[in-house]
Amino acid sequence: YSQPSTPKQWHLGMFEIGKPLGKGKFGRVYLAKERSTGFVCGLKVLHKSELQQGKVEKQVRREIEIQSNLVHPNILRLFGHFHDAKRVFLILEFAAQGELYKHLRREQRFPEWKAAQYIVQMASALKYLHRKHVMHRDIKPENILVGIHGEIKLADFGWSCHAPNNRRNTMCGTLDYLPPEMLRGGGGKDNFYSEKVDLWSLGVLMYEFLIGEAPFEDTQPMTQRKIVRGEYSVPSFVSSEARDLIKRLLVLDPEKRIALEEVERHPWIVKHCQKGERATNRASGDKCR
Ligand SMILES: CC(C)n1nc(-c2ccc(NC(=O)/C=C/C(=O)c3ccc(F)c(C(F)(F)F)c3)cc2)c2c(N)ncnc21
Repeated sequence: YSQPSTPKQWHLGMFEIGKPLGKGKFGRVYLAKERSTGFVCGLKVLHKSELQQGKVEKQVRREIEIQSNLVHPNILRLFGHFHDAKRVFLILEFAAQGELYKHLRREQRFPEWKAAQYIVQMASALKYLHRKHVMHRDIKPENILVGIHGEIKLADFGWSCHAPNNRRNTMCGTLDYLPPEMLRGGGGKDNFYSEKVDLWSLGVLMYEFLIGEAPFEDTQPMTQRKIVRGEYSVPSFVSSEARDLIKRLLVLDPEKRIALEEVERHPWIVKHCQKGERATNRASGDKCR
């Protein structure tokens, strides 16, 4: 189906509501079909009363403003929004293969060629975000969905921390993915950090894809101490190229972290993600975008 044209005014009657896909902190998301085009999407329902209690109305408006302008194959689209007396509705891209988190738990850990595909797609999405001066700040498997073709769809649930089903034991906001600079300086809003925070989290994500658990996973105080000291170990089954890229991402000094352009050229990525004709006629699935 063609993507929905953006009519001036969306309203609920334009959608046939399907099964609930799940629920977040601020409401539920349903499978939906836009009647005039048959276009399948996700429809997120936010209750204004909850947003008012959470004092996040203006944050939602800003979030919607930012997300509506993001168009990238590895960033989940927000096509539009509308509201009625009690609710705000977000018209979202439907990620047909659901949560990456569930795939990772089911497979325990990803083979290196699959992890490399996901990392190069994340690097592409982050390069796009950073060019628009948007920092994600909450890169973790729970915030990543998978599209119909198995491609990564980076979404932003920062605040919605899903109901505690097979998620990490800490309820909202596990420390595992926080970079040292966000843990230092009392964690106040004032300590400055740059988009390099997303590179640290990319390193944590890569580690978790390959090993099946986060590098600093421990009790909260121990995790915090391991992060600020950059203390982690890589099991011997991980290739030396993968180990090298993890090491260049998990650097305590934000300024010394490898740049996204260099991630895309790193030997581990190049080995598994050849661009151009070789990728098309290669037997195994290890081709990359
Ligand atoms: C359950 C399953 C796994 N699931 N879930 C999705 C899904 C994807 C994206 C979203 N995005 C948002 O909810 C964005 C919300 C905001 O931007 C926002 C809302 C309130 C605030 F206070 C704020 C605040 F930042 F202002 F606080 C922001 C929600 C669900 C999904 C999907 N699209 N396809 C397939 N399956 C899917």
